[in-house]
Amino acid sequence: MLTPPELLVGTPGRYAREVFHQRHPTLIDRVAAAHPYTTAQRAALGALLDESLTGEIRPLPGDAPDLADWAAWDRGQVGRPWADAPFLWAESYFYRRILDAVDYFRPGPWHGVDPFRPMKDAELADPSLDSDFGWVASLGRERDEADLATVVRAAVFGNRADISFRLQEPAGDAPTDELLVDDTAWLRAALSEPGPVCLIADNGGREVMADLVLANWLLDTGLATRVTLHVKPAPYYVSDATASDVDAACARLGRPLDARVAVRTHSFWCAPLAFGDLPADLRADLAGHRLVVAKGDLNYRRLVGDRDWDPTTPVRAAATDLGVPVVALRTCKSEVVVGLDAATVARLDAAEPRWRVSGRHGMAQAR
Ligand SMILES: O=P(O)(O)OC[C@@]1(O)O[C@H](CO)[C@@H](O)[C@@H]1O
Repeated sequence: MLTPPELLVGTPGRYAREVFHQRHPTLIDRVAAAHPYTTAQRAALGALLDESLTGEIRPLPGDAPDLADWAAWDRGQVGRPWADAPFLWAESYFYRRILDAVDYFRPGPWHGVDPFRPMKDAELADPSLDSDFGWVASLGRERDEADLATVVRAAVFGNRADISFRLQEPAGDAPTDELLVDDTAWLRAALSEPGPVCLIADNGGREVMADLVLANWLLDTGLATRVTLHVKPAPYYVSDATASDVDAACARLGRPLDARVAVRTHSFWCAPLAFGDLPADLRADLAGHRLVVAKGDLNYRRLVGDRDWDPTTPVRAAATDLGVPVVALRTCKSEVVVGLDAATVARLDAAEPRWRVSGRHGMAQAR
């Protein structure tokens, strides 16, 4: 089978171009308004947006602490037009450059100040979270299949709560109840002998709250002996969870982090690369688990490759073999999807032109 080409930023009519040309201007406005930034910081944000819409990719400053990482991850992109860059590469670099524009890594008053913090805090302050998570109190400690289905679906549809995504897509579109692929039974079978579970988190707030509910349930029922929760080392894609976002989510849920949950991070989680490029130490870490749960749309893109896949491509032909069973829990928020049958694709294409990107549809897809 021929591997399809990578999705590129500038291809007319494709989603990646919408993200850069429609979502990013709104995003930059929101970031500029989020904190009392200096004139220089606001100018740097504006210059980054202009550069990304029409220009060539400029390097990080010479004092960037992660210069060596980005030299290794460059893949020949710096210096080329943004429009020609792979979507996956360019988005990660765009978020890294936002951190540069707001002096996130520079010693001084803005060092370590999360540019997305006010947006994240607003989400956690939403009173509807109380009723939306009310069902958690009724979860039992028995290995009940209905409870498993509930916690898995909550983790899937929690992935709609992605602030960068909601900058572009209308919030009103109700999710479907349907999972386009539902490998919940496979997930259960993967834990027929309990073992350690690795959960690669995506967004903080509502999504990581649902992930913690899933983790707690797996621990409470004894299906998981321990859980490793991988989060981002720095602010990324607006709402991606960092360690402090996990603390905030635990507080919002009113349940402290279980002693059997270890929160970990790795520089690779903010790298512009797919899972095929996982560094050896992280690959070994993941392989030490009985099951890996990869949350969210970006991790899905990284798992199967951010390519122009025919949606009927078998999962195993596309997804990277991590040497351990993997289940991806995501809502469809980008053009990348594999493992569907032709009838489902035809039905969705006819009914909803934006089904791949609208976030209405979810999947729990195993490799
Ligand atoms: O990984 P997540 O948070 O589920 O989604 C990331 C996302 O918002 O970013 C990409 C475009 O910016 C899309 O693939 C997707 O909609």
